[in-house]
Amino acid sequence: MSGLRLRSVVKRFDDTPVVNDVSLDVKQGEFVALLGPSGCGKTTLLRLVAGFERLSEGAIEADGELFSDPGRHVPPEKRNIAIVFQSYALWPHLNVGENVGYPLRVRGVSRADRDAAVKQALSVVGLEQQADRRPADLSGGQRQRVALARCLVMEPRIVLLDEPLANLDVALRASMEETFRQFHEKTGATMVYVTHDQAEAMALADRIAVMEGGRIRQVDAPTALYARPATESVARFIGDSRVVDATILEAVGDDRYRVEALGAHALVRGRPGRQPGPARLSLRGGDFMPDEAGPVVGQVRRSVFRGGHFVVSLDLAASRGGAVAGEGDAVEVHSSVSLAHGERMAVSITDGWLVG
Ligand SMILES: Nc1ncnc2c1ncn2[C@@H]1O[C@H](COP(=O)(O)OP(=O)(O)OP(=O)(O)O)[C@@H](O)[C@H]1O
Repeated sequence: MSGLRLRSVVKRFDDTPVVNDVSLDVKQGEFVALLGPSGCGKTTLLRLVAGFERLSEGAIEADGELFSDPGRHVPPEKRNIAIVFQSYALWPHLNVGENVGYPLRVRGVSRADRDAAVKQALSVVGLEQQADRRPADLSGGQRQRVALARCLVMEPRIVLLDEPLANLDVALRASMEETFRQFHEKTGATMVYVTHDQAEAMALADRIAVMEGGRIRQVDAPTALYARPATESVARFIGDSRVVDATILEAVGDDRYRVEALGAHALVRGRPGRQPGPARLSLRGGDFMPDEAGPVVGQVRRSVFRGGHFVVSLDLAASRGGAVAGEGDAVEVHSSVSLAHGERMAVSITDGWLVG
């Protein structure tokens, strides 16, 4: 198959598996984000694909060519893979044009061809005017663009990006996201993008692979991942869900169920075929509606303005006996008005997703 294929990849350091039985197919031209908390093995997985690490078990193929298995290891320079790091890795003594042309110089490409390729790459990232400047004279975002342009001239079949926006401020990150999107459109390269920032992954990726403890827990399009997290941990990680105990009372359609949760009855979503009985329910702020006659009553801890709405942290301990897991006995509710600490608030549950 063309694209990238990981089959049951395991990487151990001192007998400890850091990447554990990871299988993933990335289609030719697809943009996949590896998303997960610090230490979950994302960077190690990327380094295995690049060829900087040897794998312990499994296999990695690209466009049908075997890159790695326990008996074979194609060196990084033979993989035609480009890597963009958060640290940019530019040569300080070379100007922008020379930095971008460097990989071509190493390959022995003629001066004229190099100049043409560099010009083209710089225009893609909007840096035509900066060709003669040194990296030290550029902003962080501009340096990252230089690194992208350098990657572009190599016409790689696969581009790996390791937290490329981690060093940039919020405003710059948004504009760089757009640059990455254009880069992807123009090159059609297969891209694997490592990040711990779910908003970034959601904005950019065709599909997101959520990693935890060295394993991939779920691979899905951003909207599907958000709407239907496969496990409690994915639910907590994506969109900051609260996961609470619930009882499925009955199915009321293929994927809708009447449940009891937080002492109230509600209609929620779940995978088809679930049977009545105990379950776990993932709830986000938007799944609650302020409702004076609502069955769930709590005490306001605080309300924070989030632009367009307030997020109210509602303590339910007073009204019932501690069924909220994890982050204390509170749920986050969206409200159009601010509420004071200690105020009473009633809500109803308008949606939710049955996990596990
Ligand atoms: N060369 C190594 N030798 C031993 N342990 C390593 C080595 N490289 C990584 N690890 C360990 O593997 C685990 C995963 O590291 P990795 O850098 O892949 O995680 P990550 O998800 O990319 O995290 P971060 O976002 O913090 O970089 C960590 O516990 C790390 O300490």
